[in-house]
Amino acid sequence: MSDTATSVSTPAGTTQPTGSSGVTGVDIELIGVTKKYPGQKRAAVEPLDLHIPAGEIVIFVGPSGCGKTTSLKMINRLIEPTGGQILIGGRDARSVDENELRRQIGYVIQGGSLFPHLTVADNIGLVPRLLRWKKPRIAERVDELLELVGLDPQRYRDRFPRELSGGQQQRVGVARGLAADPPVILMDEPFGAVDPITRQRLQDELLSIQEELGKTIVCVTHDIDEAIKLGDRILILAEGAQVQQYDTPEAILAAPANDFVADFVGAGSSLKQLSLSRVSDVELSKPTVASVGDSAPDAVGRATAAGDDAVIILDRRRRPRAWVWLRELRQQQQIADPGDDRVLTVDRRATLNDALDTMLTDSHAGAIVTGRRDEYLGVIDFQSVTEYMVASTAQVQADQDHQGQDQHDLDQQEVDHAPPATGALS
Ligand SMILES: Nc1ncnc2c1ncn2[C@@H]1O[C@H](COP(=O)(O)OP(=O)(O)OP(=O)(O)O)[C@@H](O)[C@H]1O
Repeated sequence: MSDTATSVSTPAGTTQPTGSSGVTGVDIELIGVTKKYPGQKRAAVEPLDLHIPAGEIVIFVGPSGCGKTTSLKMINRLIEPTGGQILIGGRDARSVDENELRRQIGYVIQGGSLFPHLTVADNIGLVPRLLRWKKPRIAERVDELLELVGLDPQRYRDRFPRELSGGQQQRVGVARGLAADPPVILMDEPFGAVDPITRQRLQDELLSIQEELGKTIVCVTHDIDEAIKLGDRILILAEGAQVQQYDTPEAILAAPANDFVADFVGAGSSLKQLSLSRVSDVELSKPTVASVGDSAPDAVGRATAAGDDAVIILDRRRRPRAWVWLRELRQQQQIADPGDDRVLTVDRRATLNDALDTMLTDSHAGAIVTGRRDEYLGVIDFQSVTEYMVASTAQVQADQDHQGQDQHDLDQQEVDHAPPATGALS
C-alpha cells in the first residue's frame, strides 16, 4: 500500500534494508518538521513526518522549489528547522553540537565542491583531520577511499581539483563524504554536473559502494530516472514539502498515489520499467574473446567458426580493452594492446536504460558488460533486451490479470454474503 499526502509517511511494505547484516547506517526520523524562511508567506516545509530506515537509499524528488533541499539540509542542521524534531539514530539532532553533527553526517553536493587549493588527499582528509586522527591513519583512509571510488591513489592523491575531470572531482567528493565513516550520507544533486555516461558510472559506483557499506543515504535529485535507479524508496514532494507518495520505485510506477505523482513520474511508465531492470537480469551473450599478446590468426579462426564478426580483447586482469572487427585483426599477427582508448562498457548493476544508451553509441549494436573490478562478463545486445522486456511485460500483465481476478472474486464474495438490505422487498 502507498502512503499519500494524508498519512504519516512511514515507508510502506516490509522490505528489509539492504542485507540487514551489513547495515552501518542508522534510522532517521522527522516528526512534524517545519521550516519557514523569514518573510515567507507559505512555509517552505509544512509539517513533515518521515521515517528513513537504516541502511536504505531514500531519494527526494519533486518540482523546483518544493522544499527538497531545505528538508535535506535540516537533517544536518545546515538549515535550522522552525519546528518539529529530527532524530538520528534515536538522538535528537538539536541535542548534538552542530559541528559535531556535521562530522557524523557525510555531505556530498554537485561537482564535489572541493577546495581548489587543497590536494585530493587533503580534501578527503578534511574531516578526519578535524577529528584529530593520526597522520598515517588519515593517509591510509585516503588511499582506501580512492580505491573505493575507482581512482588509483598513486596517480590521484597529490593532484589538485583543477587537474581532475568533472567525474573524477565528483568521485573525490563522494570519498570526502565517506571519510570519517559516517552512518548517514546526505547528497544534493550529486551527479548533476557530469555527462550522462559518467553520471551512469557514478550511480553504478554508488550502488556498489552502498552494497558494501550499508549506509543510510538521503539524496535529492531532479531526475526521476535517477531516483528509480538508486532509490530503495522515493519520496515525492509537492510545494511546501507535502508528501505525495513515499514508496519503493516499483510501487510508485505500478500504482501512483494520485494525479500529481502520475504526472511527475511521467508518461511511458512501461518505458520506465527499463530503469527498474538491471543488466544482470538479462542473459548475456558470450562472443569470442582473446587476450593482448595472443595469436591474431587463431582469434580470427575461433571467431569465424563461432559466427562472430568481432573479437573482444581482454587484458591480464580480464578487463575489456577493445572490441575489434575481424578485418582489423586479420592485419595483425599478435594481438596488440590498443593503448589508452578505453572501450565503452556497462556495469552489471546498470539499468537497461543505461545499457541502451551505451549500445546506441557503439557500432557493435551491443555493450560489453563488466562486474567487480571491471572484469569482463559478456555482452548485452538489443535482442536479449527485447526478449527480456517482452517476457517481463507479459509477466506484469499476467500479475495484473491475476489481481483483477482476485478482486473480482472478493467483490463476488461480498455480494454473495451481503445481508439483505433493510426493508428490501423480497
Ligand atoms: N534562504 C532562503 N530564504 C528564503 N526563501 C528560501 C530560502 N531558501 C529557499 N527558499 C524558498 O523555499 C522554498 C523551497 O526551497 P528549496 O531550495 O528547499 O526547494 P527545492 O525543492 O530544493 O528546489 P530546487 O529543486 O529548485 O533546488 C522555495 O520557495 C525557495 O524559494
